[in-house]
Order: sequence, then C-alpha cells, then structure tokens
Amino acid sequence: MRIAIASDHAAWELKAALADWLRDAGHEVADLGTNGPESVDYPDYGYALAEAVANGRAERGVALCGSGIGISISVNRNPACRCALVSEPLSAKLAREHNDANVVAMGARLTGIDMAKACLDAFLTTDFAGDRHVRRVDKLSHPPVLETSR
Ligand SMILES: O=C(CO)[C@H](O)[C@H](O)[C@H](O)COP(=O)(O)O
Repeated sequence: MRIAIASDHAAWELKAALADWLRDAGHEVADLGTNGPESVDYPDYGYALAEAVANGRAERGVALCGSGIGISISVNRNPACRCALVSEPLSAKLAREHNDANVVAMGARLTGIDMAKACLDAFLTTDFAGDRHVRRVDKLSHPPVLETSR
C-alpha cells in the first residue's frame, strides 16, 4: 500500500520507527517529515499529509504529534480526509469499519511503539464495512451550511 507519514518534532522518532516498520512489511512509504527534534508547527505537516492523501499520492496516511490532537485537527481541515485519533487497536479497527478513515493519528507522548504498531496494523488490515455506514460517511462530505459559517 502507498502510505504517507508525517509528524511534528514531538513524534519524529516514532515516525521514523513506524516508517521503517511499514517499509519492512512491504509498503511504499512517503515520509513527509519532520526529521529531527527542532521545534516545528504540526499544521504544516498535517496539511502536507492531507494533500498527499487527497491527490492520490498516498492511499492512507499516518499523522503523529505529541498528543495526536493538533495534527489530526489539521488533517481533518482537508475535506478529502477522514482522520481518526486513536490510542488502542479497537478504535483503529472501527475507524476503518464504520468511518472509512483514510488517515490515522496517534500521540507519541501518550502511545508507545508497540501499541502504535498494533493500532496501525488494525488500521491497515480492516476494510470499510459499507452498508448503513456509507450513508453516514457520505454525510461527512456534505455538512449543513450554518448561519455561523456564512
Ligand atoms: O498538538 C499537540 C497538542 O494538542 C501536539 O501534542 C504537539 O506536538 C504539541 O503541542 C507540541 O508541543 P511543544 O511543547 O511545542 O513540544
């Protein structure tokens, strides 16, 4: 599978470890940085990752920051992305089965490498269940126009 992965400074080591692990498993990995501990801003990396998924360069994305929160918010600003922040494998599995998530986010300051691998494995090996979930996922692409957004 073609997978894009990105992080801020808080998660660059987890990103490097997961990128190696994904490559060893036979995936084609696009590492979008960051690649060191220098402080950077998670939206820059979240937006780049989202664009890689939106334009088809990657089929799935892996988004990492300290908590996973900031980068998941960034990715979800792109309407082509459904990014799920997870910390255990059942949520990763349900994000695929029910939500057809195409990006998974995790927090390197909260989730260890073995748990991150277990989440990623569930995310990459679970299919979307379809059926009633199609209608709901489709609604995510058509949010109502609210007074406050005019
Ligand atoms: O977005 C976050 C928090 O919601 C991430 O955890 C960031 O990695 C974090 O904010 C970075 O914090 P730092 O103090 O600048 O390392």
